[in-house]
Amino acid sequence: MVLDDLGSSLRGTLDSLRGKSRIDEEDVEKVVKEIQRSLLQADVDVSLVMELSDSIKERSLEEEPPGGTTARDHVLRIVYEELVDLVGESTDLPLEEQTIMLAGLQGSGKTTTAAKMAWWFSKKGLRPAVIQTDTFRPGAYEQAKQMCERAEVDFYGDPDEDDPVTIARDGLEATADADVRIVDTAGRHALEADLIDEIEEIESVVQPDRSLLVLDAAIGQGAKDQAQQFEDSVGVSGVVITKLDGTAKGGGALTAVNETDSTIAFLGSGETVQDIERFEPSGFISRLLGMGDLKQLTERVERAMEETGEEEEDWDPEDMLKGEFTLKDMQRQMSAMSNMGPLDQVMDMIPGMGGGLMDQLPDDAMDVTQDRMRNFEVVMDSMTDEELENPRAIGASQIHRIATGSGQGEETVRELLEQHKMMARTMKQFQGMGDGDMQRMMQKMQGGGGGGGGGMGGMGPFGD
Ligand SMILES: Nc1nc2c(ncn2[C@@H]2O[C@H](COP(=O)(O)OP(=O)(O)OP(=O)(O)O)[C@@H](O)[C@H]2O)c(=O)[nH]1
Repeated sequence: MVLDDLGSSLRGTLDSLRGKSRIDEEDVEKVVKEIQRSLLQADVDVSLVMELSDSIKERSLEEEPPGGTTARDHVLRIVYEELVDLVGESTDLPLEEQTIMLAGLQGSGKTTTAAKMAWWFSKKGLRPAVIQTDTFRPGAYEQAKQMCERAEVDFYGDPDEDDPVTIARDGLEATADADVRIVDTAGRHALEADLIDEIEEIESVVQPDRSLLVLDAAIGQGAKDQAQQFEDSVGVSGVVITKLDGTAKGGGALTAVNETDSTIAFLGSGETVQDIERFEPSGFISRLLGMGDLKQLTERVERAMEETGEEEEDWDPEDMLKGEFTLKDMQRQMSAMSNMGPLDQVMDMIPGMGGGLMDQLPDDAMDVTQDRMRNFEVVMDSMTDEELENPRAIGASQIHRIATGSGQGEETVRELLEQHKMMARTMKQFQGMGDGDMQRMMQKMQGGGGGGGGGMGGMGPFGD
């Protein structure tokens, strides 16, 4: 994965800044060295690395951290912003009718990417079709056809025709019903003149709205020239980096993107049609730095809330931050959480939960937590509205009644009340917290507050 070890090495260095309120040159030097080492190892161009480290250095020392920000958070924010800047925006790709042409060297992953992208567009509700014009590689037709069948998308190819331009022309006609047409082209070992001629001819017939350059993550410094040549011949609107699941470092591809002023459209990370994700710079870097993908998490929560059918006006998430966190809030959060998908994936996106913390939990920790959540939900269903609004007033006789009504032991009811107390306390501490504090707190909660609640306590604050 691109810059794979940047996150862990950098976190270690940043952690040494804990407790410091001001940062000196020596501190910045240490952080910058770590970043340089990771980027160079990942094949990112030297001059680009230098440029990036200079601006991190300059900004860290010159910019005044906003009041209350720790040195660590100040540097982390600058590193994050500079890295987001380095990888650039995601390629503009509106969900509308369009024709996309894929170009790239042999084996870079064009055919696989064509089917993956078609699958991706179909999941967005559009009707895609793949047109296979690769007559150079004997297996290309069959491979594309099979992958499109697996992706359940339309496919056009003609194994009996050997002129790619004719196939492209016929393919456009045959797929007139499709919303998004993805034209796969042939690759060659190197950028030979005939590849360039052929792709220019196809381009003039297809007149694509976008041309995406497919680059293998393993490509090193050569990516720069390649991108430049494709840019000169057909224009590159965006790049797809493939094979990020392998050991490849991807820095070459990143350099190519930067040098040619293009952007990244998709990332490929496997051989099946679902192994594709839209490139999203802030999420990508957040994950890289182990900060959790906050944006993705927020979207999931929003979607889950919609599915739960909550009346937004009845419930103000701000109240939770004011410390008025009731069992009703907790119930809402749990119900939203259970709509969000596998718990361990959700946890991975929470800041402070990534970066190996999850790996330290016993294998079944997540299952236990999910079971506990279900039990808690049953218990809450047996409570009155009053009890949910004011759990502190619940006494022994009510605990007995709720336990009997829900078929759960009194112990579970007590655990739930403990858990709620802990979450309510947490909520109070939340205002004005920096990343570092948050991470420490999450770690503490993972340590088992609230009667072995596992991750439960950690979820609360992020349910809004
Ligand atoms: N692990 C992994 N393998 C991939 C990925 N994308 C493509 N591949 C594999 O890489 C090989 C080449 O991919 P193709 O899609 O055939 O490449 P191509 O660019 O169409 O090749 P040509 O038609 O010869 O130009 C195949 O074995 C794919 O299964 C990826 O993201 N991860």
